[in-house]
Amino acid sequence: MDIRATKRYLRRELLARRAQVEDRAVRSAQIAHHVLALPAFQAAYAIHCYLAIGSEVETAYLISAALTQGKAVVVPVVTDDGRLRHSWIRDIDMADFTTGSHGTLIPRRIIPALPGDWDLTFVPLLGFDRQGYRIGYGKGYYDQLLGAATTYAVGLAFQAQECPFIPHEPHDRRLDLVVTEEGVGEIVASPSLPLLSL
Ligand SMILES: Nc1nc2c(c(=O)[nH]1)N(C=O)[C@@H](CNc1ccc(C(=O)N[C@@H](CCC(=O)O)C(=O)O)cc1)CN2
Ligand SMILES: Nc1ncnc2c1ncn2[C@@H]1O[C@H](COP(=O)(O)OP(=O)(O)OP(=O)(O)O)[C@@H](O)[C@H]1O
Repeated sequence: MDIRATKRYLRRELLARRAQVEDRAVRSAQIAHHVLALPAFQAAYAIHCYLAIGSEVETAYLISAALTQGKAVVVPVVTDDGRLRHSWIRDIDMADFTTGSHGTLIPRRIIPALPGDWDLTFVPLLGFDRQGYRIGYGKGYYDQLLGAATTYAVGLAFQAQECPFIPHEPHDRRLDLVVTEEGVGEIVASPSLPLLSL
């Protein structure tokens, strides 16, 4: 099977697996708790964070805590032309959001932000492996984003989404960390990195 087909298969499996995770709200609160203790979070001046849809790890509490701590917050916005853009938000009052493409929540009033404006990006996942490879909905938006900006990338996932191996292609960007309800997962060096030849 080629990589694309394997990813498609994994995506279906992982979506079903994530939807079956019990107590997602409780687990999301535990994940938020771990994130708030991260030095990278505490040091961040501005964060980029998705607004959860479907069975994703919830982020409302995390975003609200960041705003309360005086951090600036950016959310992704897929516009009608299908491109990924970004908007600053000042608070997280649901009345200020509407439904955008793919069922995502987007601010009613867009205040444009650009990659490079924030130092920490929270990435929604369908699956991840210990090398920091991830799989998302398959539109390539986050690969593009992480490729465009110098940002620390933290994946948010339930532990059930960990896979032994996520196949990857040259455009795939690795995460710096993955936080699950069980804690902060260390990313192990890829065997293809020069580390092993030292
Ligand atoms: N919360 C969130 N916002 C995000 C993303 C994401 O993965 N999650 N994106 C990441 O790229 C971008 C939007 N891209 C997306 C691309 C495809 C689907 C998608 O296939 N959605 C399913 C329904 C998902 C569900 O209900 O669990 C669908 O439309 O069938 C969603 C978002 C930017 N905003
Ligand atoms: N930096 C990029 N530039 C152009 N195309 C890209 C880039 N990154 C990914 N793509 C394209 O996007 C598609 C989806 O990529 P991939 O299978 O890695 O999705 P994914 O990582 O699951 O999705 P996402 O990033 O949306 O969560 C692929 O067809 C790929 O060719």
